[in-house]
Amino acid sequence: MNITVLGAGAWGTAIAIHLAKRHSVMLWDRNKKVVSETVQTRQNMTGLPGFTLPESIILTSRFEDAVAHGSGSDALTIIATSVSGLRSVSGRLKDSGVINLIWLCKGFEENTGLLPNQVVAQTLGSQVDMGVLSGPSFAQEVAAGLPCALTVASMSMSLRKIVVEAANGGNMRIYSSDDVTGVEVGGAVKNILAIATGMSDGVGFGMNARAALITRGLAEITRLGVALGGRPETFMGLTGMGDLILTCTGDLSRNRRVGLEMAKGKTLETVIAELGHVAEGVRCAQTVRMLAAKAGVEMPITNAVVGVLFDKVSIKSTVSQLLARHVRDEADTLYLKEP
Ligand SMILES: NC(=O)c1ccc[n+]([C@@H]2O[C@H](COP(=O)([O-])OP(=O)(O)OC[C@H]3O[C@@H](n4cnc5c(N)ncnc54)[C@H](O)[C@@H]3O)[C@@H](O)[C@H]2O)c1
Ligand SMILES: O=P(O)(O)OC[C@H](O)CO
Repeated sequence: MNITVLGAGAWGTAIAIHLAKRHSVMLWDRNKKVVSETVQTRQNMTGLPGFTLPESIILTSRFEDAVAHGSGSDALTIIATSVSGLRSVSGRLKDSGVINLIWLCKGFEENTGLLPNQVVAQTLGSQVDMGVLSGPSFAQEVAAGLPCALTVASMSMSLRKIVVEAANGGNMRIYSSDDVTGVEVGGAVKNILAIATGMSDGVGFGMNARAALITRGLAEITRLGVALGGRPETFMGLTGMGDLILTCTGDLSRNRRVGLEMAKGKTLETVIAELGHVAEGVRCAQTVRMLAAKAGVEMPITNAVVGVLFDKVSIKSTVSQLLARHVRDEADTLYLKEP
């Protein structure tokens, strides 16, 4: 199969390495220097240093070439940019001949508060078969060929089949879902909880606190996701609980690292500057707080993260406030709006 990956960041490069084992892969990036360095060294020193790209991966900064490669009913195009690049990159695919399109980004669009599928619906309408590939997946582990399980979500059964055929195999297992909203909300909000867990671990609150944050974080994700139209069971799966556990506990997570570094007393600006990659949880935390308020869903951990990130609230005082909240029956808080 011809597959085009648009965006040679960490994840785009890793998925290209996986797919190139069985398919003809073209990897595009807007940054000509990244492309030419990667062509020369066969390593993406900016996006994913330390991993050799197979010779078969064709690198390009010519968008038209990449689109041509991923066009047609038997080809696949994958957008691997951050959420912030999704609108412009998908917009460039209008009337392009791309028929099968998925994206990998996890977050809500800043300013609009839209999920990725809503952004692509605005740019492309019903022109393409579209969906999202998500789940617990650190780029470095996928590039190293370690075992991994993901979920493709799409309303199109034929696209789900194409993505499974393309990506399932070797050490990667692909499940399918038609709950696009549920899958996208899980992938977006877990990033905020990973920041919370990084903060908690960073100040030394210990493993009991970490487990509580993950569990209560899953309740927050599920409440918001159900309010936005996702199905409760989706949040128990790979793109909900699975990705939440990975990102909250794995030190490869950039979102977790934001929390860990802020716990050392660094400012958010310093941490972001040092990161060198996108931390989607920082970008969408305020949006999620706003969406939750609008939907009448209580998200105390998310609100606490926003306070620490943007309002200079201290980590220790925000945890005291979380613990001092009124007590209630646990079962009442899992999927339903809290009173
Ligand atoms: N890194 C991972 O392990 C991983 C795993 C799963 C999902 N994701 C998600 O995938 C997305 C990308 O993550 P990443 O780790 O590759 O990020 P990254 O910071 O390494 O790379 C981001 C990429 O997006 C491109 N980009 C940004 N804005 C653009 C625009 N307007 N036009 C064209 N290109 C643009 C950049 O050039 C770069 O290639 C994020 O939403 C992330 O949450 C990452
Ligand atoms: O490094 P993070 O925190 O962006 O997380 C990467 C992936 O989303 C993990 O599945």
